[in-house]
Amino acid sequence: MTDMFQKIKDHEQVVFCNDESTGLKAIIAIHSTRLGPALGGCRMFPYNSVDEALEDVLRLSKGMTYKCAAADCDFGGGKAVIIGDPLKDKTPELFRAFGQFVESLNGRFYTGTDMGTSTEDFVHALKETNCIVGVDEVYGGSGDSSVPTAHGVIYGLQATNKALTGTDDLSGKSYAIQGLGKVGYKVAERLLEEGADLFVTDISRQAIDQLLSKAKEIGAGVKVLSGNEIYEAQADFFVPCAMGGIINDETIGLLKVKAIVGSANNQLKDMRHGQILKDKSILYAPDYIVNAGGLIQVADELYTPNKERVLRKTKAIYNSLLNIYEHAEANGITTVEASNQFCESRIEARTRRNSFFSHMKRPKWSVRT
Ligand SMILES: NC(=O)c1ccc[n+]([C@@H]2O[C@H](COP(=O)([O-])OP(=O)(O)OC[C@H]3O[C@@H](n4cnc5c(N)ncnc54)[C@H](O)[C@@H]3O)[C@@H](O)[C@H]2O)c1
Repeated sequence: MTDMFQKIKDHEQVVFCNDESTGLKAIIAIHSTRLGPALGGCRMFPYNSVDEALEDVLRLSKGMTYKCAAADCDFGGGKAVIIGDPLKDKTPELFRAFGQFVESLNGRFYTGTDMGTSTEDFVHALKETNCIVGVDEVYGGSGDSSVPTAHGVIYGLQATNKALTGTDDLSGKSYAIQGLGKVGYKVAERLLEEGADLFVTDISRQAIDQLLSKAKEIGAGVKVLSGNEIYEAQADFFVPCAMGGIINDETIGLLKVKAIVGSANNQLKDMRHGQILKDKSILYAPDYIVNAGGLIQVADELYTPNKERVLRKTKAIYNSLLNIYEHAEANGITTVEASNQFCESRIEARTRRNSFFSHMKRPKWSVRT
């Protein structure tokens, strides 16, 4: 039999949630509450096995610990996965049952949407627990998180420009954007307004057409590329805003850019690709630093939503990145190693200040009275 404790040795708590009446099968993984209660989205996916789901939730929840630490949020890392087909298996009752399991953790875990789940799903969960973030404004949430995420990408591009050229001016440079969805479109629009040259690709013709008509409106130039052509674009920056794993053995040799800065999660297929980028003198902005705007918004929501405050906090991405570039350069390490080290030392330093339950919605002692 698999030694389960060996498998989850990095994690504080893993909860298997089973509700026969609704068919809910979910796993909640709390990687760390050293900085505060665990925060992380809930993914719904038709995993082939429980092992596959467990692997995913363990990996994702650990990533959230680093992301929260980097974004200076007083939260730890967690994540949930629901085993099921988002197109067939969703019911309001299933999300209410999920909400009850979240509630049973008594404030140790906050969650919301991720791949395969929508804000509407969490309106059902919200009836069972307050530990839900990121629902629409009409339900008291902070709404679309892609706005601060796109701002974060722009700050990331400015910081990287600064590191490469001494100025954070985005104009007069070229950017190859993969994905013109909620985040990518906003980034493209801002870059066009700044006077940048764009190469773009998207599998959706509608997304491309929308950007082309925007470009026409302001008289800017956009070159549309198909599929893999985006990796070979003669641009200054590659801006991945679609799927993860796109920096891999097949694509890395094609890149001609000076830097990579984008919102996509888990851009590097493997840690060693960070070293290959360094060897090729391509500056890589660690994804979880650049795309933290959405996390900053949902974490901030618990103080009551305020868009302006979120944008101010998101601005910190600029300095965080410059510090990481400096630390990587000074120590001859990759930017991913530098960023991981930065997060680990922040967790170490903060752990001595935050008590284990300091951010729980109900302090432990009140349960006993
Ligand atoms: N939305 C947020 O707040 C947020 C926060 C953090 C990270 N991210 C990450 O940023 C990325 C984009 O998020 P989003 O919210 O804009 O998603 P989205 O679904 O709105 O947009 C993704 C876009 O990529 C396109 N696309 C999909 N496959 C493609 C391919 N093979 N080639 C080219 N284009 C492709 C889609 O057609 C779509 O237009 C995702 O990786 C997401 O996980 C988003």
